[in-house]
Amino acid sequence: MKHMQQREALLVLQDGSVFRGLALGKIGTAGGEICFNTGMTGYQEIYTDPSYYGQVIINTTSHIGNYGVLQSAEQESGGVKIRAMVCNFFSQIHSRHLADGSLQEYFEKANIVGIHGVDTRQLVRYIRDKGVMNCIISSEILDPEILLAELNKVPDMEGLELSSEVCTKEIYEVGSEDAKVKVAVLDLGVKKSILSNLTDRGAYCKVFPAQTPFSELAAWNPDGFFISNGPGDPAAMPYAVETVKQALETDKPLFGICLGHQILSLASGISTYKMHNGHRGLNHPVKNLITGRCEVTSQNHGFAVKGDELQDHANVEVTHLNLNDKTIEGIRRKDKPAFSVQYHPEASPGPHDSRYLFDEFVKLINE
Ligand SMILES: NC(=O)CC[C@H](N)C(=O)O
Repeated sequence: MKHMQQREALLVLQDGSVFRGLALGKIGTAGGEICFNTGMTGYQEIYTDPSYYGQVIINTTSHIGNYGVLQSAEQESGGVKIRAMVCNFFSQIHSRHLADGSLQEYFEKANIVGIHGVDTRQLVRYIRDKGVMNCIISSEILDPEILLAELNKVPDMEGLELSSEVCTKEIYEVGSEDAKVKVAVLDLGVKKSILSNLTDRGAYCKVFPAQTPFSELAAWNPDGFFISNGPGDPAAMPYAVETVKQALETDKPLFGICLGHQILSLASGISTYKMHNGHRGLNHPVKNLITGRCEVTSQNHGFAVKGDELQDHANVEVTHLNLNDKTIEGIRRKDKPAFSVQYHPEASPGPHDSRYLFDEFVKLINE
């Protein structure tokens, strides 16, 4: 049995606060925007979700690593996308007979730096009150002053366009060619479980790189458009807004998730803003205003759509509302077959309350 490394590590926040702990993953230094996810399961899905690109994740669940990793089945993309990880207790020993490795080895191979032994309750309360900020973690430089100087080089998430860095470089197809429904997917950092939710419902998807001009998507003559999740600031993506505007002109069904929801909103004239703290977890209550039902949802976003601007747009209707803070969770166009949600209906490993949205999209296409 491999013994836990006891090497010291430091976490320094942008405002100069220092948290001390022990090293995990690769020995090194990494900086990014610090955010917390309250989900109790699905850590590998979080680490490989392209929407987390450039971010340092605090897992608030107290034990991480204990069920190891499963390379094939539990990755949302080809590899780890987070910049670094913070947790309370990190286990190098895993106990799941299906696992194909330990999280420690997985992070080492992916060059991911991390820190454990941190009181994540204290840290999260601190960030919750002060708001989102950048941070740096190191297990090689233990001088906070040097780290703070390094931290100044970490870019602000606001204004960053990151989809081009994580999306596919080549067009590819998923699903059966015999499928009746053809969906053009604009890959802004798409999660695998979104694609499988589409193909499971009989869609044949062609996945296009983020900056593909609309004419190329249209040339395939799809029956509908899907605008994916992804990292970065939606306001820094005029190219995607333009693609969605042109897709709306076709009057074909369009569905957007998370970043895709923010892009549909921008294409409909509604702006986005950076939240004091994002929503990241598996138990965010959302009310479907059409059915009156509550859904427990999986979420991961740091930007949101400006609710106060919606009243000026008669062609846009709010369909979903967050019951914790009343932020906008879903919209639909009244003049087009287009809708989107801020949260994650694919939600792997769950909850699955919102999967009906994929059914509705395919139904809209078939109609
Ligand atoms: N999961 C996502 O698509 C995230 C969207 C966007 N990057 C945000 O943080 O709000």
